[in-house]
Amino acid sequence: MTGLTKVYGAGDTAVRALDGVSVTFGQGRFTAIMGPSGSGKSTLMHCAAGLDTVTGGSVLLNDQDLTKLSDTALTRLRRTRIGFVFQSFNLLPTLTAKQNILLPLELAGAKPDPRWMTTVIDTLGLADRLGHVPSQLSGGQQQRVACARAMLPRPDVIFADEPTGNLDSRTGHELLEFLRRSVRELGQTIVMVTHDPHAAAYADRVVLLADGRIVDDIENPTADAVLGRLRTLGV
Ligand SMILES: Nc1ncnc2c1ncn2[C@@H]1O[C@H](COP(=O)(O)OP(=O)(O)OP(=O)(O)O)[C@@H](O)[C@H]1O
Repeated sequence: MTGLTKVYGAGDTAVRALDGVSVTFGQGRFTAIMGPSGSGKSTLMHCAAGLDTVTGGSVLLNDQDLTKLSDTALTRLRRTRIGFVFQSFNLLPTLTAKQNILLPLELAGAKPDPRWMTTVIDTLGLADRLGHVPSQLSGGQQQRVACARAMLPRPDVIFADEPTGNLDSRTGHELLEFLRRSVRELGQTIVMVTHDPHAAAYADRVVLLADGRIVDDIENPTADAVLGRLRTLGV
């Protein structure tokens, strides 16, 4: 992202949610985005994933500028090249886990690579849950289905907005372990928003936002280092 700005509203009520953010998320890396409430984390993820329009700046996915694409081209690109995992899972309730996982590829008119599908399902520990609908799955299992759905098309990047926000701490740490494995073992690129310094410590890098700007960038973060830095921002 280069010089990314996002202004909501206009005139006296305008809110500058992103104020010239330039950042690169490396391939095959796990990056956490942290910062105080209202600092622009979700806005950054949504603009980066092409879920929201930008006011200024550019978002390059490899060489393609998402801000220059038509709605149709963006929708097509999002189905296969960008994965998104939401705090609230966002699974379709009447579809089985397997049908949910296959949905983005089906919408794109593509077939899954069977070997990759087995790898993703095994990495996320879902093999014996594929025939269940979401209401028959625990929160942690539902979120793993959401991760498998995001990973199956082999997207260039997965964005996860507080993926452990609705999980108890043990299930949350299990999910983070799966995410880390998918980066280390499968080469997935993940960018995750979190409020939890322990969750951020699973990442390779933490980018800190405040008032719509990047204020710090921590490599190989520990929970203590992140917590210390957040305290200086008054969190
Ligand atoms: N649709 C919108 N319309 C107007 N203002 C918005 C909108 N979405 C976000 N904002 C404002 O933009 C700023 C950044 O919001 P954003 O949701 O990106 O922050 P955040 O860091 O993700 O916050 P939180 O940690 O509380 O989820 C805030 O001041 C927020 O009120």
